[in-house]
Amino acid sequence: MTSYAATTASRTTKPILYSTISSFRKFRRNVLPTQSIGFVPTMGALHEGHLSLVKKARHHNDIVIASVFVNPTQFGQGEDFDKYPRQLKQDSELLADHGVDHILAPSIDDMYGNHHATVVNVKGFDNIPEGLARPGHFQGVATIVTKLFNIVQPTNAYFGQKDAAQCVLIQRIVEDLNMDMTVVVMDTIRERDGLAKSSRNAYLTPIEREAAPVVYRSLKTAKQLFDQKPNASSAELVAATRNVLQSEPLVSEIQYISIDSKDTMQPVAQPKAGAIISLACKVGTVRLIDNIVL
Ligand SMILES: Nc1ncnc2c1ncn2[C@@H]1O[C@H](COP(=O)(O)OP(=O)(O)OP(=O)(O)O)[C@@H](O)[C@H]1O
Ligand SMILES: CC(C)(CO)[C@@H](O)C(=O)[O-]
Ligand code: BAL
Repeated sequence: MTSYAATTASRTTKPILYSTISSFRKFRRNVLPTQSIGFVPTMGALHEGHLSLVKKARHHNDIVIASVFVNPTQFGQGEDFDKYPRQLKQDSELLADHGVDHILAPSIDDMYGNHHATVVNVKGFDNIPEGLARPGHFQGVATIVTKLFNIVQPTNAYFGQKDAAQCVLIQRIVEDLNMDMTVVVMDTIRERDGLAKSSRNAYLTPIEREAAPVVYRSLKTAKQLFDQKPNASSAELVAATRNVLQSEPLVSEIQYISIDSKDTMQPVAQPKAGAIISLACKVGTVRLIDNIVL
């Protein structure tokens, strides 16, 4: 891996936008085997969380590629696929400002065609709390990420810890399918009041936005309890988290609070340092997820 010498500010060229996989492939065939490629897959509506991944990729690779694709197969029935924010022009400008060289933004038709029949299914992920809350979600993510990795063939791919189970899933795929690349997981970027940055925060009304930091506060309460009492059971830590969440009247539904192994995301009864406490809840009608490492 080579280190990229120029600073973001000194870059003047605009990224090249590819709206078809075939046009992207023409460029990809000309990348030299000695050039490292940093890849940041996204669904767009970019914020500082995404940009932290881009900055890391820029720093450590010769070429930086971002994808913007709202993947229909990872959204369940009744989820927000239709209303998910789409703002490719604004996203392209942000990616340009942060030194991205190439943007892949294919259509759904181009990505899935009429006869798409292959899926990638990583065993066990339908049964973890986020998989149970979103049936089919992880198969959709595994399939699109595998497809994107085949198209881009990155040296390094960058993901955010905010989607903790997704990170474990993708590391599993890369290892199991012998992909010659590295997965880099970056810390969750937060608002000043602790709310994890997310494209879906835009759905919050002002009053819900004020209430939403309760999510991170509840997780921090569990962490504090664990720090004071390292033999606390998962049940105790979950109860403490739940209490904080329930103290906020705008939390309308708690889908799960779970303490899981950092390697498999399977729930553990007796956590050790390094385990992940994660939760999904609704503030008003908006579904938020977050997690922290114990
Ligand atoms: N706050 C954050 N800090 C660090 N990385 C993040 C953050 N939010 C998202 N990411 C990462 O950015 C990548 C693209 O995520 P995605 O486009 O789904 O954004 P998002 O804001 O998480 O959207 P949403 O949660 O609404 O689906 C993923 O690897 C994701 O984990
Ligand atoms: C990895 C990803 C881009 C796949 O669609 C998506 O799940 C996301 O944005 O986290
Ligand atoms: N950031 C994970 C993408 C999703 O919620 O579908």
